Amino acid sequence: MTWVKICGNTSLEDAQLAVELGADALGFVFAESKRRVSSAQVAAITPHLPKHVECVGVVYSRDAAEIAAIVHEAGLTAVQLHGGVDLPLLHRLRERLGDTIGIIQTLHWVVGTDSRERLSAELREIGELAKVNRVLVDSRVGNAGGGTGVSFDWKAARSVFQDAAKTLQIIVAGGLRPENVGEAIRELDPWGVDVASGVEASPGRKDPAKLAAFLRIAKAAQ
Ligand SMILES: O=C(O)c1ccccc1NCC(=O)[C@H](O)[C@H](O)COP(=O)(O)O
Repeated sequence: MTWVKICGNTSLEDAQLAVELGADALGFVFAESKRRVSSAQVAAITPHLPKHVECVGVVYSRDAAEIAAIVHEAGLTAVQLHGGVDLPLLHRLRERLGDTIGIIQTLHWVVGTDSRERLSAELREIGELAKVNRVLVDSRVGNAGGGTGVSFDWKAARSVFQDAAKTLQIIVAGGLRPENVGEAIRELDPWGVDVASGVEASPGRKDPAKLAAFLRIAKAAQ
């Protein structure tokens, strides 16, 4: 069954609803965003969530000490790195966080371009390094690399996802909504899917009906 992360949470109410509806992971954005939260805000949410739910902090920082502090203060179980591939940072983070905290590396498909060659090379590099076992492929639109609400060319990306899936757990993100998540899963056969704006009523607040539909469809799709 496809792993589902609901990202951009800012309240306990939304986080608990996503969990009740079957989310495997919740994302909290510490990077510059309309959905940005502080460690203190997230620390007021994570203790109330069941232990099986992953709490993922989306960070832009390249400072391992700063990232580790966010993980501990906010009570996170994983970090999602959004600031580009930085191999020394991955080594330093593994040393600081140990094996119990997950590391998800974000890579990008630049919307409107053919990103196959670059993305394949980045996925090979990450796979060989073996410090990260999960990679999230998101849309880049201009300077925005997250929360864009724009999907990328899944047909063009299909072979890249197939090759990478031999060594990595690949998560697809970018412009997913209840209306298209089934198609994304059928097209790319990803290990997981991730959504922020596609299940929102307004930036940072979830729409219960969209959330329920997204989780139902993503969990049923093959
Ligand atoms: O969601 C944001 O606002 C955001 C801003 C800056 C960096 C990352 C961000 N989100 C990270 C995620 O994992 C989102 O779920 C992902 O980008 C998908 O967003 P959307 O296209 O809105 O579903």
